[in-house]
Amino acid sequence: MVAIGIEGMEREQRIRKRPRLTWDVAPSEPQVKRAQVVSNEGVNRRRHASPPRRDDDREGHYVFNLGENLTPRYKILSKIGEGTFGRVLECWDRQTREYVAIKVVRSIRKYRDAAMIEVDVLQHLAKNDKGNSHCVQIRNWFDYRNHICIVFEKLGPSLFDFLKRNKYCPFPVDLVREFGRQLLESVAYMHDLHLIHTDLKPENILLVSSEHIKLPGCKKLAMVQRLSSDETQFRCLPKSSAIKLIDFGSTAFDNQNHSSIVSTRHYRAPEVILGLGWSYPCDLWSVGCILIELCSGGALFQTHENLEHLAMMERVLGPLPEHMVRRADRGAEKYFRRGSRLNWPEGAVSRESIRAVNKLYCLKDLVSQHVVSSRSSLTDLLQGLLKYDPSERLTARQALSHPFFQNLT
Ligand SMILES: Nc1ncnc2c1ncn2[C@@H]1O[C@H](COP(=O)(O)OP(=O)(O)OP(=O)(O)O)[C@@H](O)[C@H]1O
Repeated sequence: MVAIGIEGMEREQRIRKRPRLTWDVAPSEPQVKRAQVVSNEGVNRRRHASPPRRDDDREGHYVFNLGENLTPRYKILSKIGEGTFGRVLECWDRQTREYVAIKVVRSIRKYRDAAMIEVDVLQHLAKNDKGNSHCVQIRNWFDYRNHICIVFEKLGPSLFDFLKRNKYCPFPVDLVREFGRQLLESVAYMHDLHLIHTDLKPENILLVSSEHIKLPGCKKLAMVQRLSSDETQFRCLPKSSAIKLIDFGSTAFDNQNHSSIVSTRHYRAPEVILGLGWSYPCDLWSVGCILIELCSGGALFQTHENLEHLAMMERVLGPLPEHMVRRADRGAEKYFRRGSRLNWPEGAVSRESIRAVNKLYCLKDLVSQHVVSSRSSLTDLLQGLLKYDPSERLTARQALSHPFFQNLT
């Protein structure tokens, strides 16, 4: 979830109008089971009771202990994630007898509002899903002690968790191809439904299963750590390549007013930085950045600042088109001199910044450093995804038909 995009009246009305889900209403008990239910009632009520009400912490997070119940239906087993929005807890669902991931949102108005929009999007995605959307499934939602709780199917680690665990050793290109295809399918599915994710990044792509195998060796890692051949490094690979997209907290409906800044920095498209307005193509730019990261192990544009970010883009992809620079908004004008030339390196804030930009290679060389087979088709795909002009960028469906994805079984 990044900055909350849609604000004001429109959102309030959408939230208030939302009907409660039928699955959120306590199911009626079948008559025949009534006697037995009554006799076990006292024991179950005590065992499944919610803990006494406690204050939230200073940030509005729900305070809990492991092993407690979050409503009588869900037992809290562990904490699996934390973000600005709240916490994600692994829970046991006593009703469906499955493990679930519950996002317990902070009890602060703006996060509650954003969570309700996420619920809206998740329900819209679920309604149209024929089983192959590669988007996480919502199981339920409810409002508990002023915390919106969204119940999801439980998934495995994110692609970022996996890279990190492997000390940023890249994935093999055949696995990147599998991830890329599924990611593009999920994006195409969302775009068909007039939804723009706006926060695609490896942290928001989860493996469906946590199962993995351990393999010896990652050449890159051994080189970086200057290991001798008998100090073999192990790396993990997922047993299954199945992935799903999560975090629809920043997703925008195409026909809504858009906030000007979207996406996590490293995956942010040039039209967003230049203030030109954005739409579906901003997701495809992010996909391009993600694919390079999965093949190389590190984020392509490791920066926290606009001018440096644009300089990095020019280093990898060549000069920004004049027609985009000319239309840059007031905030972005200052990054350019004499009309269209980037104020670089003159405008750099430090020598380190200039060095960081100079360390980057052009796209073709960057891919060649990390990929052997499919090198040229991957470069060509990335050139299509990382087109500066959003109107020239590949769409998700066009990208899926690219030759890079054709040698799949
Ligand atoms: N269905 C799920 N199964 C397993 N883990 C999950 C699931 N959903 C979320 N998580 C974990 O919880 C973390 C946070 O979830 P999510 O990205 O939806 O929240 P967020 O508001 O975007 O957080 P952030 O502030 O980091 O962007 C994820 O990175 C992931 O590790």
